[in-house]
Amino acid sequence: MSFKVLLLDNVDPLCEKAFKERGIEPVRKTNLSGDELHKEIADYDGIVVRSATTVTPELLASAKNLKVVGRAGVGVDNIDIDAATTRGVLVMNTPDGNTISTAEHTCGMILALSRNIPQSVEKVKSGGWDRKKYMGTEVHSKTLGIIGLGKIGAEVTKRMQQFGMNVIAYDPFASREKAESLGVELVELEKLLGSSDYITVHTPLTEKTKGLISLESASKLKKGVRLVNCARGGIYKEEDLPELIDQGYVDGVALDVYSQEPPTDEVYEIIKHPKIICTPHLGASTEEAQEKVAEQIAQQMSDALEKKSFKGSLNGKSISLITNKEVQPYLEVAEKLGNLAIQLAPEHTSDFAFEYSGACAKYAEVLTDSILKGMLSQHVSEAVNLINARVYAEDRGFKIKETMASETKTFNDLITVKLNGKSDYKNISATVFGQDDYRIVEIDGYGIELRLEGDILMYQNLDKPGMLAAVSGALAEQNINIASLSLGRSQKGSNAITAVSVDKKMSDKELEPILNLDGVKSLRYISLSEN
Ligand SMILES: NC(=O)c1ccc[n+]([C@@H]2O[C@H](COP(=O)([O-])OP(=O)(O)OC[C@H]3O[C@@H](n4cnc5c(N)ncnc54)[C@H](O)[C@@H]3O)[C@@H](O)[C@H]2O)c1
Ligand SMILES: O=C(O)[C@H](O)COP(=O)(O)O
Repeated sequence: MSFKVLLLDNVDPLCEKAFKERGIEPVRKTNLSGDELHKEIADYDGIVVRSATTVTPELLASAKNLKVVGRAGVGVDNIDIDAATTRGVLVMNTPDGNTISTAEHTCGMILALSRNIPQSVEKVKSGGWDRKKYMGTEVHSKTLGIIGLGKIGAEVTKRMQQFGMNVIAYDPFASREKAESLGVELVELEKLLGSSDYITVHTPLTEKTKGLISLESASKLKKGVRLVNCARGGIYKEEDLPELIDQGYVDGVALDVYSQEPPTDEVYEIIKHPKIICTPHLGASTEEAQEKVAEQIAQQMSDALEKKSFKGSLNGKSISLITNKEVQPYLEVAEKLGNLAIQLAPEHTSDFAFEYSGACAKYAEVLTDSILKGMLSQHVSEAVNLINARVYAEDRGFKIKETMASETKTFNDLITVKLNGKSDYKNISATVFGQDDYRIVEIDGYGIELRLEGDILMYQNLDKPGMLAAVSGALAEQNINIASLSLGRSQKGSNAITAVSVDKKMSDKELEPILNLDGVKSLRYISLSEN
C-alpha cells in the first residue's frame, strides 16, 4: 500500500527526500487558507507540521484517511492530541532534534541581555554612539535559575557553566541524580526566584507554568533579575512585563516565544519596551535543527505508517508495543476475548474486571486497550484502535478494574474478563497455545476449550443424555456443520456449558430451533469472523 503525506509549515526539504526514499509520496503545500486545508487534508495518510498550523478537532474531522500527525519539532500545543486520540490518529514529535539549537539561542539571549547587544546594534546602525548607556554586566559568578531541567534546560546549564555561572534549577520532576551529574542544585521555586540573577524557563506551557512570573510574584524576585523565555509564550505574563521592569524588579527580558504568534497588537506594544529584546520564535531555526527534525519525523512517520515502530509517538504508548513479537499474541488473544466477552454480556454491561496472570501480566496496560478494542469494535462506528479504545470506553462510562498476578495455577498465561452485574456468563478466560492458537479455556469455572475464531454457539444446559444430539440434529437439519465443540460441567448430571463452533454465520431464524430446545438456556451466538 502506498501512503501520501502532506508537508506544511515550511518543513525542511530533507523531509520530502526521506519520505520518497521510503516509497511514501510527499506533497508540499504552502499558504493554504483554512478552507483549502480542510478540503486538501482528506486525501492524506499523514501530515507534517511545525508550530504554525493548528491541528484542531474540526481539521481532524475533515481528515478521513489520516493516520499520523508528525510535528517536526518538540512542542505539540498546536495539536489537539485528545481529538487525535479519539479519532485513532497517532501524534508524534521529534523530542531532541532541536535541543542544541534552542539551548544555543537561549545562551545567546542571556548574553545579549547582559550586554545590551540588540539595543546597541540598533543605535549604531541609526548613526548613534552611546557607550555609557549600554554598559553591561558579566554573567561570570552570577546565579542562573533554570526552571525546567529537561533536555534544553540541561544543555543551557552545561554551556552557561562554562561562562562561570552558578546554576540552580527548579523542576519537581527532575531526578536528584540528573541534577548532581550536571552540578546543579535543585531548589524550590521560591528559592530560585529569590536568588537568581538570571531566570530562564524550559518547561511546556501548562496550568502550573502559565503566568509563572507576573506582578504577583514580583516581591519574590531578586531585584534586577533578567528573564529569558525560549520555551512557550505566556510562562511570563506578557502584560505585566513593562511594569515589572519599570518598578525595578526586573532589569531586562528576552523573549523568543509569545502567547499568540505572530503577537497581538497589544503584545507588539509591550515588546517595544527598550529593556525587552525579542526574536520571532527562532530557537529551533537553524539549518542543523531543521534538517534533523525533518529527517527524523519522516523516518518516524514512515515507520509508523508501515507499522514497524512507533518511536516518538505521544498518544500511542500502547501502539508502540504492537511490533513487539512477545506481545503480539497476547494482543490478539486479548482482542478476541474482548470481542467474545461483549457478545456474551447483557446489554448495557459497563462494569468489567480484567485479570492477567503469568508472563502476559507485565503488558496489562496495553492488553486492556486490546480487550477494549475487541469489545468496542462491535459497537462503535468509527474505527477503534489501541490508541483510542480507552477514550471510547470512558465515553461509554465503562468501569474497568485490572488485576495482575505473576503466576497461574493452570496455564502459562491467562487473561480473564469478568462481566460484573447481572449476566448469565460472568468469567471468561483465554490463553495462547504456541504462537497463534488462541483459545477460551474456562467459563465460570467450567473447563471449556475452544478456538477463538469463526462462529460460536454458547449455551447452558443440564448434563443429561441427548442434549448434544438435539443441538447437533437441529444444526444438521439446517445443513450447518459443526467444526468443533467443547463441553464443561461441574459434575455428572449437573449444569454444563457447551460451546459449539459452526462452519457458517447463522441468522436469527437458524438459531430459533436451538433456542426452542428443551433444556437449552442462555443461548448466545458469537461471531468472531472478520466480516
Ligand atoms: N523556542 C523554540 O523554538 C523551542 C524549540 C524547542 C523547544 N521549545 C520548547 O522548550 C520547552 C522545553 O523543551 P525540552 O525539549 O527541554 O522539553 P523536556 O520535556 O525535555 O523538558 C521539560 C522539563 O520541564 C519540566 N517541567 C514540567 N512542568 C514543570 C513545572 N511546573 N515546573 C518546573 N519544571 C517543569 C519537566 O520535568 C521537564 O524536565 C518546551 O516548551 C518546548 O516546546 C522551544
Ligand atoms: O517546540 C518546538 O519544537 C519549537 O518551538 C520550534 O517550533 P518551530 O518548528 O515552529 O520552529
